[in-house]
Amino acid sequence: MSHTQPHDLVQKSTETHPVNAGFAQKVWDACIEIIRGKINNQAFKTWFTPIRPLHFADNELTIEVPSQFFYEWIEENYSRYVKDALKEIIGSEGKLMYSIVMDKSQGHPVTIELPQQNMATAVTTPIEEEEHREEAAERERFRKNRQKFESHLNPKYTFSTLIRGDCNSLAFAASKSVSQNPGQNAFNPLVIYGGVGLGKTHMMQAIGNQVRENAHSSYVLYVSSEKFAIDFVNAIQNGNIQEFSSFYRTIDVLIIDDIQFFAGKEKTQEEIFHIFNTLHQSNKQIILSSDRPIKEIKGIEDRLISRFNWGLSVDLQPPDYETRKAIIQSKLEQNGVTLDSNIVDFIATNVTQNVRELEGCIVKLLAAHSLFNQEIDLAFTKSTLKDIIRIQAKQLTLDTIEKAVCSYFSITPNDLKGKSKKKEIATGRQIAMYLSKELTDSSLKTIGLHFGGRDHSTVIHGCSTVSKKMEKSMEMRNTVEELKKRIEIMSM
Ligand SMILES: Nc1ncnc2c1ncn2[C@@H]1O[C@H](COP(=O)(O)OP(=O)(O)OP(=O)(O)O)[C@@H](O)[C@H]1O
Repeated sequence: MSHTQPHDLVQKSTETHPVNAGFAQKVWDACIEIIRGKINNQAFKTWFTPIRPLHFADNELTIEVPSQFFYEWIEENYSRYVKDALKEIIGSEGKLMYSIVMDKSQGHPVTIELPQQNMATAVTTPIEEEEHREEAAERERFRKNRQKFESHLNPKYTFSTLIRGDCNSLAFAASKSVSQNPGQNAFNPLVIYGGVGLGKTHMMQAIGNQVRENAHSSYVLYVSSEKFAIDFVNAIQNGNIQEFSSFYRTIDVLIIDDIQFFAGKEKTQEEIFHIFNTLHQSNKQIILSSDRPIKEIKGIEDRLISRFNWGLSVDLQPPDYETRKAIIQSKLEQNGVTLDSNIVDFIATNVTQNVRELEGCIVKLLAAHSLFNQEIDLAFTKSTLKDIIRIQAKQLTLDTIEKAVCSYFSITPNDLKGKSKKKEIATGRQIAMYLSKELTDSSLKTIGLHFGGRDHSTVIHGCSTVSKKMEKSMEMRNTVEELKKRIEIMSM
């Protein structure tokens, strides 16, 4: 990706009028190009596309945001990215001002202007004891934050914000144990693996944050494999390899995310091998994550694989329904929002494989609520989330589910509704009931009647059998996912 060079822009700013909407647009375009590469697409679209650059003067860029909520959200969650981008484009003297639209009903929008918080100039206060204490506390907070930033740990990723369920209980317990006794336990390295968006980064960083909380002086470093590999190549090119190697050998807790990216990178693997040996021998803790079990990563040297297997490998599974609900509730609480249980149920039922996507739904819903100033009910939820949740429960009929299941298992509707206990027929029947419950509003009684005049307890049993099998078996999860896709297409 090529960014506008900072110097190009600064030069133009002195040549043209300083207050210049066109120039503000250019600065902002360059900033959002940088931000776009750092945050997920959904969040980018939700929070950055509605922003309008207004003007640029005296190194200060003013952007218009559509509401107070928007301003707070960006400050809370993305301020660091905006600040870094501005620094890259304008230089360290660059400042940001928000123009917040408070009321649009007056013909022309009523706005207030606020500076970006962590760029605001310090206020001079009278020298009184109380204020001295406050300043000292502020400095201490800053020092802690700075250390955390250097560790590249997100302070929000803690154990208290990580919901525990059957899907992650072993990993959770192991991570807690490591965080209490880093380097002095049998779980070294601790390897956490699992699919996309299931909480690997959150869990690893929760260990790091906990270690930092218990022992401020511990040096914890979180690094992605990609960054490690890039820094390593740069160190070789710049003749700093000695410094690079020594730096990594000083770390107390080294957290490396997504080690599958080391595949095929022989030199990087060699460096990791030596760092690993030094840290492990000095009882320093190593924590790794991967999108698959270590033994399934191709292109990593055997001697490294064997070391990665010295400690404990734990997996993360997609969360079950109850855990999904608990995660949604917790994210809502963090945002100080409550929603009706039917809305939580709707999201938990339809977003099943990825916690990041669950979060995306909440963020989008709250953003739309703030933008349109409309009450969040089920209809609003469905229409707002239609890009993410494409199955519209009410459009689906039990006949559609019946057809999809029969065709998938190559059985007839009579088989499905009959009494046969043959494996694929009984499984197909239970999956059909499960999908009917999950994807439609039909009652248990209606579902039972449709699939061969069975009573509601048979439907409950069928649904819970499928849920349990899905938790244990990848094959069952794939079958249900594939059927959902087919049903979605059939009901379009
Ligand atoms: N059990 C959980 N409780 C609360 N939040 C969770 C949980 N699992 C995941 N999350 C949230 O989901 C989002 C995605 O998690 P995270 O980035 O840790 O996933 P990941 O497995 O590292 O993903 P990737 O494979 O893309 O690197 C994060 O915001 C995280 O806080």
